Amino acid sequence: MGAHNLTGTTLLQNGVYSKGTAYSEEERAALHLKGLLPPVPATISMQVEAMMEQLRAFDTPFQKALFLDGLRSSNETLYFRLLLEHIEEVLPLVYTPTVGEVCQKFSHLFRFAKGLYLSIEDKGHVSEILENLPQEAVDMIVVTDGQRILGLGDLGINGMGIPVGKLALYTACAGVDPRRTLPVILDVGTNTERYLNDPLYLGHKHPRVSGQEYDDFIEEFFQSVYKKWPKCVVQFEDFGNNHAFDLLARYRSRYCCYNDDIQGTASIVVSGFFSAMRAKKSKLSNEKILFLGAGEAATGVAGLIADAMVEDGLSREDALARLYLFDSKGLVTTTRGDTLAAHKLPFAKDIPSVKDFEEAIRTLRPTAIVGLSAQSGAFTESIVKAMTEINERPIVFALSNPTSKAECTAEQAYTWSDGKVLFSCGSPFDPVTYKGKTYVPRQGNNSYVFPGIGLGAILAQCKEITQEVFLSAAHTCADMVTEDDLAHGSLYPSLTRVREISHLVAVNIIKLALATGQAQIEAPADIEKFVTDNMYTPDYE
Ligand SMILES: O=C([O-])CC(=O)C(=O)O
Ligand SMILES: [Mg+2]
Repeated sequence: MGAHNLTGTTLLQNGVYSKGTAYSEEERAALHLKGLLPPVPATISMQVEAMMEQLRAFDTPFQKALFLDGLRSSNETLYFRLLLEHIEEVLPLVYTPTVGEVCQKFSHLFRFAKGLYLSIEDKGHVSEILENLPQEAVDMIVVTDGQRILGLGDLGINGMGIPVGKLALYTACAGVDPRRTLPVILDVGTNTERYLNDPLYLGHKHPRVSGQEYDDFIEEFFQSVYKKWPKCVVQFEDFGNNHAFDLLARYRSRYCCYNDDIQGTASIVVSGFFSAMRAKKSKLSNEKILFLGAGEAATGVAGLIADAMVEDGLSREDALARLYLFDSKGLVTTTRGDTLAAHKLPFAKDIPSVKDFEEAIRTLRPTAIVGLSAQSGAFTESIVKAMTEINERPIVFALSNPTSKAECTAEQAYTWSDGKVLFSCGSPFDPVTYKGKTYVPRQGNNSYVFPGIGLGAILAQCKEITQEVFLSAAHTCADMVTEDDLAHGSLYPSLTRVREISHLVAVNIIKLALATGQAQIEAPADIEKFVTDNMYTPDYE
């Protein structure tokens, strides 16, 4: 990639190739750029410095996100350079939590076309539409139908911000070539009144289509995509519970695909548990975990924890017995008299149900509570205190997203537990100083793992992405947590190391894929170098 024969204004207006003010005298002469730019050529470092100055002049994260969107459209290389060099500051602007607000207002702020919009009205024409895309080759697709965007619910086509944001992370965190990525929104309608009544909403205004028509549309999407790009990797993102599990089951062994909300989130939360075990000097098989929430994330995490407990020596039955779900109707049991969705069944217990979460804590005496419920403030002071009475080091993960949906804040968790909690969160929180000690809560966010998983799967040309891949990534990430991180209460490594983490996640996945016969490549002589050589870095060519 990179070859182009653009010159003059056409080149400067092409955000994929433009270097903006960074063209040298010689390049300006050769490319007919003389007179079209301020006279003194800038370096990319000067450009980053200037753009960071502008970025910091905006008051709100939302304004900053809009500025970054414009920057990306004018100079993609610079955008990724800035993202990479200032990852802790910029990631929350292009991804969670700010991406939530960007999605909610997406139709009102749309300026720069990016990615693929497919409507159910286009059924029968998907292959033709793919021909309109500028990408010749695509390695990585993130697709959503916008039904369950973060913890915000059905945003219809406004959910497009999520595939765009996730793919920016594939590039920034793992070096997946941005020109070979494709964000996709499937417009099957929306059930959100606000958008159906919004004159500026840019999706089709009808209720969500489901059933056979929906399934046929998804099938056509997969067949068209894999006919054009047989080796690409597809990530499902933010589908509703009513489709996510079925789609994963239907496609996971046919194509190289996975669901980030079920499997990516599971991987990073299990990684946090591995670190918590180091901090507690205990074993996962001793934990008893109560989940608030029973959707994709909660049951995905519970399933992978069961796998990790089995790895730790427990039988599957004993592992499942230690994992409890609590949904909108209370503790998930076989005695409630309702019909449980298939994904909840393995965790349903044959005991009386309890309707109150705190009562469930007092009855079950869990060692850990994991919030994946999108219920802001659900972990109250009395709940955190109850966990602290029962446990010397209570584990409290408040993972709902964005920040407005968090079950509790970092400050609340440290204060209410008198500094004893082992905490992680779904959106970033600032360090907390409590009784003279500073705690650095880190985000149990799938961005530590999914970029490297995607990169590994692309490079190994995996036939499918197996469950072991997610356990492997969980171990890789946990192994990078230092004693110093643990001493500050961090269960994850610093985000500034995310390129290194993604690199190692990818290396280990390629090794696993080669060992299990999932890889469709010859074993590279030096896998670490193979991965390094295939990571995109934002430099001008
Ligand atoms: O995007 C994130 O930060 C995590 C995620 O997948 C979700 O909340 O759906
Ligand atoms: Mg998601």
